Amino acid sequence: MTAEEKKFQTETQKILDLMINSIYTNQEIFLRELIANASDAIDKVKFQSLTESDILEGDSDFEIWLDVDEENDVFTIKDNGIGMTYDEVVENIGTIAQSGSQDFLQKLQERQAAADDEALDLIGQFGVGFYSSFMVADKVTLITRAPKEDKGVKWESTGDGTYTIEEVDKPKRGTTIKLQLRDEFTADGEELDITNRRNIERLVQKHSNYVAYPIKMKCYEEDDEGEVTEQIKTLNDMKPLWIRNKSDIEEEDYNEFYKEVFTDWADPLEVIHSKVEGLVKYSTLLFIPQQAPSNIFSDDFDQGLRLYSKNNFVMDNCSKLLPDYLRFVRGLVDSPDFTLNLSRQVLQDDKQLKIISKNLKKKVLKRLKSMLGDDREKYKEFWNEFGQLIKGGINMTHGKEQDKLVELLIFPSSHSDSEMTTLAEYVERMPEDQDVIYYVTGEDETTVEKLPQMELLQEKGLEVLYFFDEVDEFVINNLQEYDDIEFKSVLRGDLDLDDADDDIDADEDEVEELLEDIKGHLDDKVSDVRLSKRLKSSAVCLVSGDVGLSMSMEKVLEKMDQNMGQAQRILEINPQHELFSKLKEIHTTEGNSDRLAEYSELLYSLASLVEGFTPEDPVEFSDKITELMVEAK
Ligand SMILES: Nc1ncnc2c1ncn2[C@@H]1O[C@H](COP(=O)(O)OP(=O)(O)OP(=O)(O)O)[C@@H](O)[C@H]1O
Repeated sequence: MTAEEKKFQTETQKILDLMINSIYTNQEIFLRELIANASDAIDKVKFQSLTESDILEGDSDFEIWLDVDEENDVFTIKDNGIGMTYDEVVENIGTIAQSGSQDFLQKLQERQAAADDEALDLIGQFGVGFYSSFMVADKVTLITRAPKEDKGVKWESTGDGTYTIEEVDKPKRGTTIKLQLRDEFTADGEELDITNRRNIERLVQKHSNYVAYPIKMKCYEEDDEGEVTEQIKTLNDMKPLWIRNKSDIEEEDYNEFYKEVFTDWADPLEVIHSKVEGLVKYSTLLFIPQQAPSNIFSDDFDQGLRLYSKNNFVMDNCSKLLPDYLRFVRGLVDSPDFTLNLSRQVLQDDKQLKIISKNLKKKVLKRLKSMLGDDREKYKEFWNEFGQLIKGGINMTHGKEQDKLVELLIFPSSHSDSEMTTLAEYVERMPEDQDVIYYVTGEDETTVEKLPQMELLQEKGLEVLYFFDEVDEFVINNLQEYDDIEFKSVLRGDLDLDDADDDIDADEDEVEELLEDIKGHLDDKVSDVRLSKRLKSSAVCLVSGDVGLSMSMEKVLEKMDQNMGQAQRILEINPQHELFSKLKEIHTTEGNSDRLAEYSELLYSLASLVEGFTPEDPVEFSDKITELMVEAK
């Protein structure tokens, strides 16, 4: 049979013309496309051999071979997959039936109509399988034989509108594709030198490292004496850990894989590996690192998972798969439903991707929840690194998602020096008559435990959550309540601890007048001056109003250069304290005197100091204290 010349379909020719004449980016993907086809073809023959054992014809070492002929500038890829019959070659290679190519053409036409300069960059997003060979080759020759066929088929084209096809002898099953490389892609050319074996090796590692069959090539190593030895190298890792059964994988395997693929020096804190066979089919291998990268909060952080389609790399940093607050999760998803040429635009509204994304989120949150329940130490490690992101997530979500995140919160509290508590645990410990969740904001344990405002709660043995992280109060503000129980800052408003209302040893009217006069002196600083129900041994304290900004929020916002105004300040005076008796004495004997004015200022400055604010005029403050000390002699 002589070679028959056939014409390409018009659509196919359009693609070929583009490959040959217009596309100048991403040419290297041709190799990924050809390897993926070879790997698919091996999948097919392997699968078919399960029911028809004789189709393997004794050739069952599945391999993909690459080779370069440096002299003649020819690149070859060979597989022992399913091959193609004559009719299949005509059908598969001469026409454009594949969805990827059709989408590509359609998008291309739309963009060309819109005179979009980026029209040609589409190739990077779509690739178009076999045809991408024409980006790097002047002539493509494909020789193939299907199992049990007597003859093989040779297909050849220079991409100029026609191809030839003829029967040939081919003893071995499978497909060989030879690319006569364009000059640009040879050692003398300007572009990537495809005759260079190291370049090939690099491309395989970049795009096809986890293809399940060995990709082999002859390589030549030169030793120090200049002696060259030939060796056959397997270029890919072939360790798609995620498709192996969990029971066959050791912890060490996961650790090594994670460190190598996601370039971390430390083992992962947690590994989540699962296979889903349902409406959507996918395997996923996710890792929670031990340490947050330093740029995790910055824009240049490469967030997102890797996508593979049947072990072929599709895309890196796909951020659509997990919500922003889980940006610390590294890993990959492999689904046969992803096409190799999945573009970021297509991803936007890919239904399957949405289902996968929902599942992954659930999976990660569920794992964190069980870590919290089963291994608190480990969870604390996680929390120290990534707790802030979960808190941020609470501020960004609502409804059920927010409820799930709230269950992940842990705080230090007055209950234990070393253990942190969840909100649920706090609520469980609450005495029956306690109807709010108390919290206090501050620097650290030592500071908050010494706060005057904590005295009464300490005395009553009421548990207080410690908020040392600046965002904590914002999170609680956002939540308002947990399990229908409100949060109550120890540093805000009234504490409403009924029996704290001890008798005040003074005439009510006189006390009221005294407080009014002090308030008059501090008119521009505080909204109220009142007797404290929370102080036990300290003389004064400042608290914020029940609503609006708190003083700690004010500090945070100020640090962020966001001036949202001042928190409302209320000066509380301890009626049991000697200082209060002294104030009363001054007021009774001197009335609203200058001394009372001076004392009022001092009280305010003292209370501010405890809150971590510097007195408005530190020099004047220190002068007055010195004066008082001298008088005390
Ligand atoms: N090495 C091969 N062995 C057997 N069949 C092949 C081989 N390469 C290509 N084919 C056949 O040719 C068809 C067209 O291949 P092509 O790479 O153009 O598109 P595809 O792989 O089907 O789709 P896409 O690349 O868009 O995912 C394949 O579906 C397959 O049937």
